[in-house]
Parts: sequence; structure tokens; C-alpha cells
Amino acid sequence: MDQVGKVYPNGTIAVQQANLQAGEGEFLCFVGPSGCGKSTIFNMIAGLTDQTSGELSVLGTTPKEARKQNEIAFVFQEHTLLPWAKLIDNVTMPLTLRGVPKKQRIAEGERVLELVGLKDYTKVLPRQLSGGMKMRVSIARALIARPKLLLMDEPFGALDEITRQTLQDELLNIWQQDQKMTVLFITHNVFEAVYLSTRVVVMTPRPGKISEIIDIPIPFPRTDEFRTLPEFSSYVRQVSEVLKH
Ligand SMILES: Nc1ncnc2c1ncn2[C@@H]1O[C@H](COP(=O)(O)OP(=O)(O)OP(=O)(O)O)[C@@H](O)[C@H]1O
Repeated sequence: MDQVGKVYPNGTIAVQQANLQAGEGEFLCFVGPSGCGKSTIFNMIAGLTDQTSGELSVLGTTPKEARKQNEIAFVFQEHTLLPWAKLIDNVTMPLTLRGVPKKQRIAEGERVLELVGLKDYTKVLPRQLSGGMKMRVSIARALIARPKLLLMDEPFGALDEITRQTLQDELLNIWQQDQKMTVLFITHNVFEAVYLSTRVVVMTPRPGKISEIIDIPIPFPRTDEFRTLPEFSSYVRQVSEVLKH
């Protein structure tokens, strides 16, 4: 994205002069206070709203085209699962909507449920699951079409700390196995951003700007030990300092 801006019809300047290049297989976390334009940037990348200035290209094409080709998937904090549908039907819904034959749908559904550790839960209904398990199902559903770009808007914000850390590790595992999938992840949690990212994108509000992009050059796989290292605290401090200005 090159000098991308978004002014809503009511005059709100949500994003100003945003410049960012994300490479294949990167994991970028966006942090910033409420209203700094994180969701607006995601909506523009997903082709759900147009930028009002600048150039934006996603996977070598326009955001709308990339979305049409099913190369982008979304995960939100709210799990948005269908309450009456078994897990296998929930995760295969994107394929059902596209008319993929049942046999192939089921095979893909089982593949992604296994990826998130829920292979024995295909026939269970969402209400029988904990919050963390529901989030795993949402992630499985997003992965079913093998997206090249995964957009995650505060996915773990409603989870307790232990579940959150477990899911962070699981997500990193899935991302590492894929090697090519790029993940863009919004969080308010600086610790989470540093733990997950190859780079942290720090935004400031009024008007929403990318104020700094901080490299986290710690190799993967990262383990709980990383959370206790002095480097970890030092990156957390660095991101927090930028957020304060
Ligand atoms: N459809 C809209 N019309 C007008 N203004 C909007 C619209 N959507 C968002 N805004 C405004 O644009 C600014 C950026 O909003 P956005 O939701 O992108 O921020 P955010 O960083 O994602 O916030 P949060 O962390 O609370 O989700 C805010 O001032 C918001 O009120």
C-alpha cells in the first residue's frame, strides 16, 4: 500500500498516508488505540471498502479481485458460527456456498479440524464448545479455502490468558507449516503482538497513521521461553514507547 488514505463520507479521516509492503509468509501485527484506523485498513485490504487516496494492491491485484478469487480469509473476535450446524458443516460452509462436491468438502473439513486439534468433534454443535474451541473452529473455517492472506481482527481478545497463549502457539504452528500464508493480525495487546510478529505495525490516531514498523527478528518456532527473555521485554518496551507518542 502506497500513501493509502480513507476519508469516510461524513468527513472522518480514518487513515492517512499509510505505506506498507507485506511479503509472502509474513506475520504482521497491528497495534494502536481504539479508532486509529486498524479495522478500516483491514476492510480496504479485504475489498470491503475503497480507499479514497493512494494505491493499494493485494496479492498482485486489486483487493476486490483477490477476494473474488477466495485468496483472502477473515477471522473476527466474535466467532460467527451457525448455532444449529455441526462443526463439520460450519467449517465447510465457505465450500458449500461455492458448490464444492460433498466428498471433497468433508475431506477438507476434516483436514482443517485436525489442524486446530478438533478432529474428534466433527458432529458436535457450537454450543457444546468453550470459547477457545469456538475460536479454533473459526480459524479452521478461515483456513478451509487455503487462503494466501489471513486477516484476523482481535481474534483472541475475549479469551482468558492461558487459552490465549495456547491459541497463539497453535496459530504460529499452522502458519509455519504453511510457509506461504501471510497473516495480518489486529491486537490491543503489545505482548501478543511481539510474540507473534515478524514485524509490528504501530498506529496512532487522529488521523490514523502508521507511525512505525518494528522488526522482531527472533526466529520461529517461538516458545514460552521467548516470553521470559530480556529481548522480549525490550521489544515490548519499544512498541509501548512508540504507542505513547
Ligand atoms: N463507516 C464509517 N463512517 C464514518 N466513520 C467511521 C466509519 N467506520 C469507522 N469510522 C471512524 O474511523 C475511525 C477509525 O475507525 P476504525 O474502526 O478503523 O478504528 P480501529 O483502530 O479499528 O478501532 P477499534 O480498535 O476500536 O476497533 C474512527 O474515528 C471511527 O469512528
